[in-house]
Amino acid sequence: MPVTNFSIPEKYEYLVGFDSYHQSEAHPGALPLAQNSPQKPPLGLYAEKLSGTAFTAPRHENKQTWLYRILPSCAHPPFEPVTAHNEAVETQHEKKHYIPNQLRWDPFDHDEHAEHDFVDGLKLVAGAGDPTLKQGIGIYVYACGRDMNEKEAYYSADGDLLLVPQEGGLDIRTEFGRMVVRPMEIAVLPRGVKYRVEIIGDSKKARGYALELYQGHFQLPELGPIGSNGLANARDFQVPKADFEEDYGATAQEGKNEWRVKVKFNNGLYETVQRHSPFDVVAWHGNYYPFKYDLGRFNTIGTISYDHPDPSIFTVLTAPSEKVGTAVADFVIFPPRWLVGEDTFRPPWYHRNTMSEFMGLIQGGYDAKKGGKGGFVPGGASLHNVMSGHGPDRDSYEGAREAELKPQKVGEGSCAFMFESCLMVGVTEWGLRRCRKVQGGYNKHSWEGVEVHWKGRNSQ
Ligand SMILES: O=C(O)Cc1cc(O)ccc1O
Ligand SMILES: [Fe+2]
Repeated sequence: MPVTNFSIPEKYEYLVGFDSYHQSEAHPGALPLAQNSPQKPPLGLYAEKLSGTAFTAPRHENKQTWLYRILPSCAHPPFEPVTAHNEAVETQHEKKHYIPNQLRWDPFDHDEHAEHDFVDGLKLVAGAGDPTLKQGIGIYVYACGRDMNEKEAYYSADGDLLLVPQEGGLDIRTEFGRMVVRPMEIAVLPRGVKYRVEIIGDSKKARGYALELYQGHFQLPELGPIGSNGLANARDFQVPKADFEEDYGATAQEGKNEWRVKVKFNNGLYETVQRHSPFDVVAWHGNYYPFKYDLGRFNTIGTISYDHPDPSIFTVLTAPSEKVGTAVADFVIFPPRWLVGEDTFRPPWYHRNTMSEFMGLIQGGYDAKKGGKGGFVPGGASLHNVMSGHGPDRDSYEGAREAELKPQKVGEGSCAFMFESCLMVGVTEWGLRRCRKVQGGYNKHSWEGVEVHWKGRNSQ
């Protein structure tokens, strides 16, 4: 069994299950019995519905939650645009570069001077589509060095955020309750859910990756002939329990209750200052909620005979497009695993893919790529866009070609991941230039030296 974060004591308790109908009450009697919107909801609370799909979405896709809260979300003055310079917003509006070249990035900088909180620390590296059409994705890295202000909350109207911490744990207070998300864990913060992020530990340094999904929601992949268990199992997903604070003023003038709520709306940032805490949900029930998952719980499946299977076998979560079997975003991991394939080239094969592949490394190394300076290292990334050829670098190829094929554990202490998309992604100006992490000579170092093993027509 791999070492999981679950062996480390956690601050919070969770509900468990993926796509389950859940309910949670932080105060007894806060949930109405057998109805959603009584004339007077229990305990003087307001009932508020949060829809994650159209009211009329088919039953198996329908997502909504009823929140029972001290004041409704709409009790706020109008949102105003945030005018201060903000990298998170700036990167959204940069021209995107569509290039066939393979790209690799050195580890992205930490927020050394503690200038950014989680929201300000997000930078769009690459993306496709448009949140106004509810189509496409945004691929981010983040680096933050300070907590969000005590009385601040954020939500995105643009999509669901899949969070992949790489260094530094995050303590996330959501409207639904609290959750801790550490490296080797992931979280999903659905569209519209308000949250506030604190960095765990004294070093106050956190870095990671994120994917914003402008369309649909993540689901577990089909298991087909694998059967009814395997890959990410539903019971290992954890959902916050209701948790609320009482912080509200009777009038807008009561300055001591100044809560700033920020929203990303069509990739612009807006804010309002309201008289009550957005974290005032006393109880909730529904199937639209934030959740987390420990990647150490992944039940990895692979060949026990020959040949290297498609990496789709490592899919944790998938967000389908309208085309069956074709994802707008797959979240795929490469965890420690046994390789036993006989007469098999065991690392990834050379390939060109109609899907785009953005990869990151949470920890350790990756079996097809050199680590070390100028290689594929934790906190860095690579992008192999639509039909850009890639595969093992020369040394990895030669090593694997000659390797003795005894059972071998690869990736001990490692975890790479991939955001794979059917969309061609464009790289932002920040991603290509301003971050100054793009490695020169990625092709040269990886593939220029690949050897000719063909001995010539006449010697075969
Ligand atoms: O390119 C990569 O490194 C990711 C990848 C891994 C694998 O095992 C097979 C195909 C693939 O794209
Ligand atoms: Fe690939």
